[in-house]
Amino acid sequence: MNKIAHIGIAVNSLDDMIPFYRDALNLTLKGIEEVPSEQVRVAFFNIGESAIELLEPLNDDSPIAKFIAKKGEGIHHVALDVNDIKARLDSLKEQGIRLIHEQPKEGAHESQVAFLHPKAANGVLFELCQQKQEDA
Ligand SMILES: C[C@@H](C(=O)O)C(=O)SCCNC(=O)CCNC(=O)[C@H](O)C(C)(C)COP(=O)(O)OP(=O)(O)OC[C@H]1O[C@@H](n2cnc3c(N)ncnc32)[C@H](O)[C@@H]1OP(=O)(O)O
Ligand SMILES: [Co+2]
Repeated sequence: MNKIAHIGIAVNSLDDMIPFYRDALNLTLKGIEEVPSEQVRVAFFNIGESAIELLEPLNDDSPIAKFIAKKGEGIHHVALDVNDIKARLDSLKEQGIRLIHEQPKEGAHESQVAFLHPKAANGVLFELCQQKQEDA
């Protein structure tokens, strides 16, 4: 694991929350995009080598909609930057760690992502994240 790629924060509305992160915390807004595979719209803010990812649900089936309905808005996941996501997933699988995704899927900025089950880490949802080559 190289660094924290980002901290994911679930919000009801990006438009409502972007001003706090941009203007009050003075973070640089890197971009906004939809990630259809996860049914979310995300906003990324740079912070040092890492980022904060705000996640807004696109519909009621989104994992973020379900999370907010159960727990409310707030910290949703910690994403760890890795060089070889497939090797990492194989290694976790061999160790019997419970995974949500055994194969990577496409995340924001064309990254490859996969999630561990929160039960594997006593209630913390971890994402593995491999940046697209030229972004790394
Ligand atoms: C765009 C991309 C990117 O960065 O590039 C992203 O981040 S996409 C980010 C959004 N995508 C994802 O999160 C994909 C992975 N997530 C999922 O597959 C799901 O959300 C699960 C984590 C499996 C939860 O599924 P679901 O809500 O249907 O099940 P559930 O409510 O029964 O949850 C099972 C147990 O996990 C707990 N649980 C659920 N979400 C949690 C979270 N974020 N952190 C910690 N615990 C969590 C629940 O409280 C419950 O515990 P108890 O049984 O004790 O009550
Ligand atoms: Co994420």
